[in-house]
Amino acid sequence: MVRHPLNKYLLRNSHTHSPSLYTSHYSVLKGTKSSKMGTSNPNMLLNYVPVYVMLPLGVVNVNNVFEDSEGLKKQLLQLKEAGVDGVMVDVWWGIIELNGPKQYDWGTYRSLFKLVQECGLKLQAIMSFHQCGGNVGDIVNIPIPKWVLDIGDSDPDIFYTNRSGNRNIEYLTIGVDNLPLFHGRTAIQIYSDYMKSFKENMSDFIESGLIIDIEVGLGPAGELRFPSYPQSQGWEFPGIGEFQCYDKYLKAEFKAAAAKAGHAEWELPDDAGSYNDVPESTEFFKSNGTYLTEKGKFFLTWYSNKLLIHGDQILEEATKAFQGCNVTIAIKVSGIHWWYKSESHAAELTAGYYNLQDRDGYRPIARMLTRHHAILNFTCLEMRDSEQSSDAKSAPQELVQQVLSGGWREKIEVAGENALPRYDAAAYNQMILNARPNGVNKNGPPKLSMYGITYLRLSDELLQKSNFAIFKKFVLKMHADQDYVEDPNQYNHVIIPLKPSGPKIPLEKILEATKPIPPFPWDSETDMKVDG
Ligand SMILES: OC[C@H]1O[C@H](O[C@H]2[C@H](O)[C@@H](O)[C@@H](O[C@H]3[C@H](O)[C@@H](O)[C@@H](O[C@H]4[C@H](O)[C@@H](O)[C@@H](O[C@H]5[C@H](O)[C@@H](O)[C@@H](O[C@H]6[C@H](O)[C@@H](O)[C@@H](O[C@H]7[C@H](O)[C@@H](O)[C@@H](O)O[C@@H]7CO)O[C@@H]6CO)O[C@@H]5CO)O[C@@H]4CO)O[C@@H]3CO)O[C@@H]2CO)[C@H](O)[C@@H](O)[C@@H]1O
Repeated sequence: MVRHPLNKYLLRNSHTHSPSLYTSHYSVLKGTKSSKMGTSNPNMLLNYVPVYVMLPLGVVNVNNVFEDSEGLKKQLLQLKEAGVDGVMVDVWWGIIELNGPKQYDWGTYRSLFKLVQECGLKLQAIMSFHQCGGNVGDIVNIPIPKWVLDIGDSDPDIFYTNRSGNRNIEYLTIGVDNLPLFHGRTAIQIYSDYMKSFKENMSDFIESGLIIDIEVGLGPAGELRFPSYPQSQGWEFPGIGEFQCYDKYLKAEFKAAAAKAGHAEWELPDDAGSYNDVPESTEFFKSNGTYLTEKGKFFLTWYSNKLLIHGDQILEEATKAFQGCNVTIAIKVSGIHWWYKSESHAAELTAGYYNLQDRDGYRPIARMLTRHHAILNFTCLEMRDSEQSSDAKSAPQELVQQVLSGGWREKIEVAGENALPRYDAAAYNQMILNARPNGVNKNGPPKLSMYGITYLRLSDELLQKSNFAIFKKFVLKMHADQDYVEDPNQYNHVIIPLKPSGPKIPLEKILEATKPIPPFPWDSETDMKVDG
């Protein structure tokens, strides 16, 4: 079925659909509301995809100081002038809850948000329960709170661990999600309390429409994944990465699951190689390797299910915290495009995306999101296969097509980001293509369209004259050649108060979405090109 945004809206909200909502939405479609900034062709407005820009990682520094508000103001005003819809910012756990359990300090972030509001931009806030540092582009270091790291001194198994025993202090292992090891609280309770405190302390910014989106951090770099490819441990592109489930808590969970399945003798993999291996050099990932055996499949199912359960639990807490607020909830999924064209998809498997030719590893994530009314935010939108070296058997275009299609099949919204900073027309055109894979529709909404794109990231390099000139064209093309529109209703984003999560979806039902379905067709290039 080809989706129409009106259908999309009705489907998404079918359980609460009321005639008044329908009426207001219909009047939007008929173009009876007018834009504050002027413009526009109401039909073309239905093709508008908003653009956000990520703020620098250390905009609030590790000491909870907003160092250069004047400098940032100038930059934000430039973004505003370029027609950008809003900005995304990390709200670091390691800064806010630095001083001790539940001792939140929101003051500096309030000053930052006030500035964003004064500059007329909207805000996407990331609940960043991870460390900054150790991943591509991490130019500052912001650890998780010291009182949590201190617990790790006596119990290092609270951190993800690889087979050689290296700990990764970027994010707490999923193994402690439900263990009260943190001054009586579990990891999930910590995340939940943090989101509730954010909501209480930022309610005026939510009510005024400044904060429109909450990106719920679910792992390293804020993404729902295992830290399988840490540069801090010597991983280099395009290494296959390593499984990260050798802390004592996950190990015990695996042993219990194996015993329950009648295989008490099964252990975690010991033949999956190391970070910079290629698939064929390992027993696990080589052609007809362990990954295809009963034991290998059991492990991979268990490992990837851990992510689904982790995301499901935290999102339930997120909808409790933000219930009734006019915000969307989103999660990030990493774009692991290397080895996508190899049989075993090794790099995706070590990250926890159990994705093979005959098994979709992403649509189950999308299905899990349905009950939370959440958006799937996917990365590497800018990349083209032709830009990748053939050694990496990389296929970012097919990967993006698969993941976005999976989201649309599950009738959720999908958003996206670029993975690496790019300033060239080819990258922008690829992003625009992914935003509207079948182009614009002059008579109404496009067949397919993304909910929004966040550009990584604000920097002096982006604002440099020629780079910024082309970026402005990108924004205009994403807006389908329409002027900036302040009211999202006008481009078909009907923001309604967030509802609590729906009833639990049994895991078996979620896993039915592993059945591959052909992706939606994509045009070969965008019809709204930015020229170089
Ligand atoms: O604030 C929000 C969060 O922001 C950060 O997380 C985001 C992260 O930064 C994003 O990358 C993205 O996360 C994923 C991404 O989806 C995955 O695809 C993957 O990224 C891998 C990438 O796809 C692979 O291709 C590969 O990248 C290597 C690349 O292919 C090589 O060419 C080379 O890159 C060079 C680059 O060529 C070179 O020009 C230079 O780039 C610098 C640039 O010139 C300069 O102007 C400056 O702006 O900085 C640039 C550095 O970024 O250096 C590059 C690096 O040497 O090497 C690349 C790395 O080997 O591997 C990538 C994985 O490493 O994985 C990403 C991480 O999971 O979305 C994240 C979420 O928004 C923060 O980390 C978070 O804490 C924040 O919350």
